[in-house]
Amino acid sequence: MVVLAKAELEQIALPAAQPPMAHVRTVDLSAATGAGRAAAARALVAACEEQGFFKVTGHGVPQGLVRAVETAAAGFFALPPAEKEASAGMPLGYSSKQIGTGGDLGFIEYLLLCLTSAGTLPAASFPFSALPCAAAAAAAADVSLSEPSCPLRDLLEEYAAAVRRMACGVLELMAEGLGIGPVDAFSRLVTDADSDNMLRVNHYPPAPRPELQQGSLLTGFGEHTDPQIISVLRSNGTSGLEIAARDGAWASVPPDADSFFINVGDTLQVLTNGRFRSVKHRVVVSSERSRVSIIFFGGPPPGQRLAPLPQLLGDGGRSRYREFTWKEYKSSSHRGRLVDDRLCRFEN
Ligand SMILES: O=C(O)CCC(=O)C(=O)O
Ligand SMILES: [Fe+2]
Repeated sequence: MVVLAKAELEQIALPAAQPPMAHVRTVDLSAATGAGRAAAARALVAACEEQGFFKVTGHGVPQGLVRAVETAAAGFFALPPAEKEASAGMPLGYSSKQIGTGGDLGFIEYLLLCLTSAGTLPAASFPFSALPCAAAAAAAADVSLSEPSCPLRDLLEEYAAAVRRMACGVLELMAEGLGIGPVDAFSRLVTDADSDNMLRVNHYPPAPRPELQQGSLLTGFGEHTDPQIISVLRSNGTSGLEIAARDGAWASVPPDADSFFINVGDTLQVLTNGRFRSVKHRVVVSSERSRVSIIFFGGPPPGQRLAPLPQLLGDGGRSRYREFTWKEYKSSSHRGRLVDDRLCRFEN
């Protein structure tokens, strides 16, 4: 349950609107081999240039794993508030309604976890000693909670490792499609031992009845771009995700529980000197069904210097962005509001 005071609900209310359905390009990764590889790479580059957003099928992440993670996550969010709060560890762990530290509110509760480059959850970043699955198992076995065995944790690790592998394949295809080398020019940034990869599990409860009846909608996750290189998102097939076109018009992303949606993040926009577009997106809560989404964020190591790749500077050789480190960018984005244009501070 997400409890917001009346004034908070008013703050996140959105005028009822029915944006058109977005046309989202689909890339079948299973066809990205042999003769089909160049065509898949081209399709993917076109999608990153046009929208900064596309979906992938034939991704190789087992459906059984995806469903199991989703069920375990839904089980976690169904727990009594006090049990979930025990997993809070700002900024990591469980949170509800507050997104970031800039004062943004949403009709949401979530888990935010950091990952190692291999997709595992380092103990220090996983404030889950109080997770009921762990507590119940420990109580039954009469053992200490220092090494809890937690099905949700195990599933999230397996999921993150599979999705990171897929994200790397996508990043390699992007490099190929752009005709740049080495082929791991982008992917190595998320496979480094110090890569700043994260996983977020979002739960948007059904919109409260009075809001639905009065025809108003609620902000689930306010408009923003993702700061990292790449985000890989899936949801339980509930609508709510919207993307903005270049002219600012919102379009609703048709839900698809079997595919993964890929967002270009700010850092990839920088690396490609603005050729790829970091897509503005948001989640609107308008449904009587709850939405569970899981997002893998592929980010570079904190000390990584980021600037447009020389091969992508074009004929004029002009770099649109000055060099900065990921640590610098991340701390500048933590200070502001979700909606802020963070990249403009780094433009030349
Ligand atoms: O929950 C969603 O579907 C999207 C959330 C999002 O954009 C994010 O966590 O960065
Ligand atoms: Fe996002």
